[in-house]
Amino acid sequence: MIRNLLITGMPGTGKTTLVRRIADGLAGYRAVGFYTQELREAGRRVGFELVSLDGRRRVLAHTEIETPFRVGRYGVDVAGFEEFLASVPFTAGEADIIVIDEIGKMEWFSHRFREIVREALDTATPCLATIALKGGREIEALRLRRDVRVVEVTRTNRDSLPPVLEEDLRRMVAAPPGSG
Ligand SMILES: Nc1ncnc2c1ncn2[C@@H]1O[C@H](COP(=O)(O)OP(=O)(O)OP(=O)(O)O)[C@@H](O)[C@H]1O
Repeated sequence: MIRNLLITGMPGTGKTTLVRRIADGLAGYRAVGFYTQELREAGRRVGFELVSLDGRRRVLAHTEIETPFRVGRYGVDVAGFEEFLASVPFTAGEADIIVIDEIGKMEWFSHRFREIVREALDTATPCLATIALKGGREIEALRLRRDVRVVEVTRTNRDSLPPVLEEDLRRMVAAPPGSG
């Protein structure tokens, strides 16, 4: 049974915005997780920041972070990411929906993150996640799981998707584990 929604799409097509809109639309549900947004200085992108659904922020990657963990121009603070992850109650069993934005190359450096993603997809709690279009073999394998539905966001469909995907998630939350 499909219990997870994976949003994919070209860079900058609106994946994060879509996840935030869906999370806002599902305000009556208990959602745990995080999204990722750009950090800009003087109009130029300098990194990425994690924002938990309860409003805490932490830098994930920055042009000025010196580390062997690099994606493009950005150094990824893997230890900081894992500290941030430890503060998010992914597995406390009290959430209706788990939100993970995003599953991409930067995040995949973290062994703990990989475990969290697999647990989130395995558990009966529906997961709404974004996933990189090109992220390597392991990330691509996640799209082939039988318990996920992959939705590609484009500039054309991005405004019509929120109500449709909200309804899908409502149905997933309502379906008891083991049904279907
Ligand atoms: N539905 C929309 N209507 C108008 N602008 C949008 C919409 N969705 C996203 N945008 C704008 O497009 C830009 C990229 O959006 P967003 O960060 O959500 O994309 P993304 O796919 O998550 O990007 P990335 O690939 O960097 O993770 C932002 O400036 C955002 O405000």
